[in-house]
Amino acid sequence: MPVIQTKTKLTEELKKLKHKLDLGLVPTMGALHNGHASLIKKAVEQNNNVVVSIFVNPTQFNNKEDLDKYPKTLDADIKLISEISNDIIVFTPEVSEIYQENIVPKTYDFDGLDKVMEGEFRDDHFNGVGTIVEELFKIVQPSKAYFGEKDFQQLRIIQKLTEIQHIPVEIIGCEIVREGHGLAMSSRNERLSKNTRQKAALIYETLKTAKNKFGTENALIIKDWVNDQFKNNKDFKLEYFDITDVETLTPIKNKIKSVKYRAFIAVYVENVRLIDNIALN
Ligand SMILES: Nc1ncnc2c1ncn2[C@@H]1O[C@H](COP(=O)(O)OP(=O)(O)OP(=O)(O)O)[C@@H](O)[C@H]1O
Ligand SMILES: CC(C)(CO)[C@@H](O)C(=O)[O-]
Ligand code: BAL
Repeated sequence: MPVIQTKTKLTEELKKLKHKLDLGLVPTMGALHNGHASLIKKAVEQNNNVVVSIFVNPTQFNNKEDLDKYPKTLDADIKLISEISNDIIVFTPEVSEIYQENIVPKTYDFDGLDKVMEGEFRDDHFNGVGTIVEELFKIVQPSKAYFGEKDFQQLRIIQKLTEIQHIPVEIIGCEIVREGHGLAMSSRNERLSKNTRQKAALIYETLKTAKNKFGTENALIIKDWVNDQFKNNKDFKLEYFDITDVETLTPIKNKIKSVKYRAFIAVYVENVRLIDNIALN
């Protein structure tokens, strides 16, 4: 399986492909788990050629400790990918290959999608994500690209990025893959102790109860209930819980039947920041 570090070598490898216009891209930051595997399998099913990128992108981290502690497991990642298919091209550039000496993000106008939730609490995060994803689209020129709904706000922003930058790629959203007890799979789960990882099931339990309540109760009452759930719990620190419409990501005002809503949550557990979300209707 080709594992490639430079843009030049990747471009050469892509030129050799027979079906150049049928190429799926799965961008990742490595430390791969079954959530990533589901994206890669979908890409393999839907495309003749697949590129998986593994790159821990410095410009999307607003917290140096989070960047420094981001898990790196390249050998295991390559094994996981090769078990899905040996024909996948793996792209693992160094930071200097992507950014040269200037490690700063571009600035985008994402029409407000980046001003709420993750964007509010992680300064410049989505400019960093946009910068690396636009660069990957430029290098790989995929016909389809795969993103998980675990990072639903990111998925909406990538859709907006392709619109504002006129990039001809189809964005495919993939369902959230969960651990047995419901916690959304995430590379950051590896930083939790076994005991706390069990307790973190509370995050998804809370989302499921919020969904049940959404049928009969108003959003502010649900928000208060979620705040109360976490208020006296020493293991968790709630950063936000929001109910928004899925198109604009603006908080719900009055419930409208034809509009789709989602609930979003970010919680610190043992100093590890986890996010999750659920469709409400
Ligand atoms: N549990 C999951 N289910 C579906 N998609 C996922 C899941 N976890 C990650 N993904 C998707 O995989 C892609 C790469 O994500 P990334 O490498 O950041 O992994 P991650 O597990 O989300 O890591 P972390 O949350 O710790 O940053 C993203 O599109 C992300 O949404
Ligand atoms: C899309 C992405 C690979 C860009 O660095 C990252 O934000 C991620 O893993 O979700
Ligand atoms: N999975 C989203 C990337 C990040 O947390 O930086």
